[in-house]
Amino acid sequence: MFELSKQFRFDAAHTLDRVIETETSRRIHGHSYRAEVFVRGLPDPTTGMVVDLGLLQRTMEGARDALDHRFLDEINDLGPATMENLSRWIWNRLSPVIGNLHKVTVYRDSSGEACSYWGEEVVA
Ligand SMILES: Nc1nc2c(c(=O)[nH]1)N=C([C@H](O)[C@H](O)COP(=O)(O)OP(=O)(O)OP(=O)(O)O)CN2
Ligand SMILES: [Zn+2]
Repeated sequence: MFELSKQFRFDAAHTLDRVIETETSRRIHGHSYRAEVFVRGLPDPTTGMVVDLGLLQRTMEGARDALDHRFLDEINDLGPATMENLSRWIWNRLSPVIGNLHKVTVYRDSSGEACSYWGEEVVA
């Protein structure tokens, strides 16, 4: 089994309704995010690749364009702009093209936070 990963960064603004820190969270503010996409599988015997990194790059670029320098509250199919919803949104965007997608992790490095999504089918 092999695992390939590739990352992209995006900066975006959002608001959040929370039960703590309500005032600062409801104010429009921004974060720098890093997303890491993991693909698992065996290399195709002909190409020697688990996935062509060029295809991964192209697909990730579409997701990055839709998120970078955006107001995340305006992305209709995202829901509240949490790291949970961002990791799932990126997964949903990539998975139709990247068949052996394994995990999507979204990081907020400035605060040491990360959230990973493995798709709906995974049970503990
Ligand atoms: N389970 C989650 N909890 C919270 C999330 C989330 O995505 N999932 N997000 C937030 C907010 O985005 C909040 O703005 C983050 O607050 P904080 O980490 O204090 O961010 P700061 O603006 O102080 O830090 P930066 O370094 O500017 O990112 C809260 N909870
Ligand atoms: Zn925030």
